[in-house]
Amino acid sequence: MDRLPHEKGFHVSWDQLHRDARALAWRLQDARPEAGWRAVVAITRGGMAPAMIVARELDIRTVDTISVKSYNHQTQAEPRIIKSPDMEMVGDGSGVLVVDDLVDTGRTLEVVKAAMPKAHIATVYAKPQGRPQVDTFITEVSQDTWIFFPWDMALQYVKPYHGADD
Ligand SMILES: O=P(O)(O)OC[C@H]1O[C@H](OP(=O)(O)OP(=O)(O)O)[C@H](O)[C@@H]1O
Ligand SMILES: O=c1[nH]c(=O)c2nc[nH]c2[nH]1
Ligand SMILES: [Mg+2]
Repeated sequence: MDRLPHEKGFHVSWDQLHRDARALAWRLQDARPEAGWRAVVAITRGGMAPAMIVARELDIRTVDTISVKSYNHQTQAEPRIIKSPDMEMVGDGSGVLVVDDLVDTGRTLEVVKAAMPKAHIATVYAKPQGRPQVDTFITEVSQDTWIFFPWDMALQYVKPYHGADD
């Protein structure tokens, strides 16, 4: 599928991210296997903040990371694993929760799922193209939306409306 230009922006504050990651945790509690979740694997870097919140809510103490790099700013390149989790612990992924901030095209998750085929994949946000790769998510945004996370933003002055044309 051709990539759409990102015409819209969806700006997420820390507070909103915290609420949405908590909502994800509550949904994942209902989806847990009988023996509970064994571990959380965060997809770095964006998955680390949501993974910490999910692990805290669900009292999961085993937390590992997989590092997949696919974007330079808004330009996508071939995703590649830069760092794997402890595969002896993860196994085929059964009982393991993989957490990322979002799925866009789904190419990052394709790589992750190849490494851990039985893992449960959870993202906070999802775009339609990548949605089939995800087992649990909270909020869907359109494909032409770029999601801006709090770690990529800063508070700044905005001109008052009445002076906008001055
Ligand atoms: O579904 P996809 O089209 O593959 O895109 C989604 C991935 O892209 C971003 O990560 P990025 O590679 O930019 O790295 P980062 O998390 O370190 O910012 C985002 O955090 C997801 O991991
Ligand atoms: O910060 C981000 N926002 C996005 O919408 C996105 N899609 C892929 N990678 C992304 N990173
Ligand atoms: Mg990422």
